[in-house]
Amino acid sequence: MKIILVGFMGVGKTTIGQQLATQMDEPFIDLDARIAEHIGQTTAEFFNHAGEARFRAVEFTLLAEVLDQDAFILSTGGGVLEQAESQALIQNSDAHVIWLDSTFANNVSRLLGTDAADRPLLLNNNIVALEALWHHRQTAFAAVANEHIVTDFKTPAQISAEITTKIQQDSVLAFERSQIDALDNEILQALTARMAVVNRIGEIKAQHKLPIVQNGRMTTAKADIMTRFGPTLPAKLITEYLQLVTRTAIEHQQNMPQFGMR
Ligand SMILES: Nc1ncnc2c1ncn2[C@@H]1O[C@H](COP(=O)(O)OP(=O)(O)OP(=O)(O)O)[C@@H](O)[C@H]1O
Ligand SMILES: O=C(O)C1=C[C@@H](O)[C@@H](O)[C@H](O)C1
Ligand SMILES: [Mg+2]
Repeated sequence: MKIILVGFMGVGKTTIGQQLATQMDEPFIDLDARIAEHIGQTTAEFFNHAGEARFRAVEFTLLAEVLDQDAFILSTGGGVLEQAESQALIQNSDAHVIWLDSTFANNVSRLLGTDAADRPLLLNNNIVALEALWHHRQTAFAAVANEHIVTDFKTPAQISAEITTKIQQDSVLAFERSQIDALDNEILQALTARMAVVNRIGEIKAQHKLPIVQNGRMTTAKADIMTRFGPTLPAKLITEYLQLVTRTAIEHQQNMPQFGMR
């Protein structure tokens, strides 16, 4: 299982990530904790002393390492999408990207129950700046997420259960979509074979100086197809399909060099 939790600082990514990992028996990784371990100081110390740009560079490198793993429940830091390269990594990964969201007010009230020293952006910004940052980041979270989970007034257990249900729905959908892709492939292969036949018919018509359009044949073919597929397909689909393939065939034959010479 590959899950990436994104969302504003304090929304509950670490709490929910830990819970999901225990329930699913998958490895839990907290990106902030991994950064702290890598640099040997707290993320807040590093962020304040080295600056945000260096923090984001380390965050990007460690994010790339995690996303290379076969399985993970990853809780990211609230600003992980600030760096375009990190955003692209998350957007292009095959993990379920889940956006944990809440109103700004509820987010702040959760933050108030935590140690502000762990969150430099909380110490370095007043509430107006923090709200502007929250609005700015909503757009980025929406852009990368496959699932949007509203966490207001829900317990961590309820949120984890909601995520598990959505992921199960996603995998059923993914299976059905793969069936659709396989059928589209078969249909297009059949159309490719059909075009080859159209080409051979064009050669015969050119050789025997027969007209390209033969209305009688088209009417009979349509009636026959309607009888066979009318019960299972909408009439509009059959009509439009026949119009499209017939027009394509006629245009193809009209453009054949053998007809140009006549
Ligand atoms: N659903 C919830 N309801 C109430 N409180 C919650 C909920 N989820 C998390 N919390 C509390 O909110 C605080 C922040 O949670 P957490 O550390 O998991 O957030 P985070 O998204 O990982 O933050 P950061 O981006 O700073 O790493 C914690 O005190 C946690 O216990
Ligand atoms: O919102 C942010 O930009 C941050 C959130 C924390 O999780 C840490 O990743 C760091 O303090 C930056
Ligand atoms: Mg966290």
